[in-house]
Amino acid sequence: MKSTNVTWHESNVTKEHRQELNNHKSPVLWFTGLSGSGKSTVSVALEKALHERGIHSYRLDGDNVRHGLNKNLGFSPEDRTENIRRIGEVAKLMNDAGLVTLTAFISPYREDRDQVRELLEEGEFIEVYVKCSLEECEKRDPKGLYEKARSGEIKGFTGIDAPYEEPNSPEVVVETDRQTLDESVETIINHLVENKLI
Ligand SMILES: Nc1ncnc2c1ncn2[C@@H]1O[C@H](COP(=O)(O)OS(=O)(=O)O)[C@@H](OP(=O)(O)O)[C@H]1O
Ligand SMILES: Nc1ncnc2c1ncn2[C@@H]1O[C@H](COP(=O)(O)OP(=O)(O)O)[C@@H](O)[C@H]1O
Repeated sequence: MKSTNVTWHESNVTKEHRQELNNHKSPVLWFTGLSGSGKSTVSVALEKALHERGIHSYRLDGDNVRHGLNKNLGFSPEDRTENIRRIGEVAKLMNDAGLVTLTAFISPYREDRDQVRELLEEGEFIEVYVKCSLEECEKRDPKGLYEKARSGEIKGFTGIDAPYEEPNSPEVVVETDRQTLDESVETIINHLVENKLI
């Protein structure tokens, strides 16, 4: 920490008060997976399903993070780590604000994801592994990035010439090359209900 002489000022309204008002907990649903695995597609569909159930949620993804808060970061290992660290801190604020937070980032390093888990209370970090074979992601190639990575136009692309570390024990796994989108959404909702988070 660079800043010294900084003190925490407690609020009268706590996270628990906000959760009580909302009538649900405020877990962080941390989607992780290869580019094209379906993190955005599944999280967007889940966000809609939660909204329709009257659940207060917010989704963080590249559009509102890499174009804003993290626009000074690229894709080197150090920048990816810093990307995830900042997103983790934002997710923690949202957790304190009483929202169900959905994050959709590759987050390729296990250690970086575990650091975010450490920021939150036990049971609040829900790692959602969006599992899909590289072959299928490459076939989908929704943004044409795999083609560019294969031709060498993009260097250090996850899954091609940069690593992706699979979660060891994610809370939820959705297999988008085997399950339909609706099935993936249902799997996650069931987990939240069974764990009394919503
Ligand atoms: N080198 C490289 N590797 C991987 N991905 C790349 C790269 N360059 C650009 N992109 C595009 O950026 C999106 C990934 O950004 P993230 O913030 O999720 O990445 S990370 O978590 O910091 O690794 C990713 O989006 P998704 O396809 O939605 O995952 C890509 O569209
Ligand atoms: N069962 C499925 N679940 C999610 N996405 C799927 C599925 N089947 C095909 N897709 C397609 O795969 C692509 C996933 O892209 P996207 O959601 O942007 O992935 P990511 O955010 O992980 O990069 C989309 O074009 C989506 O329509």
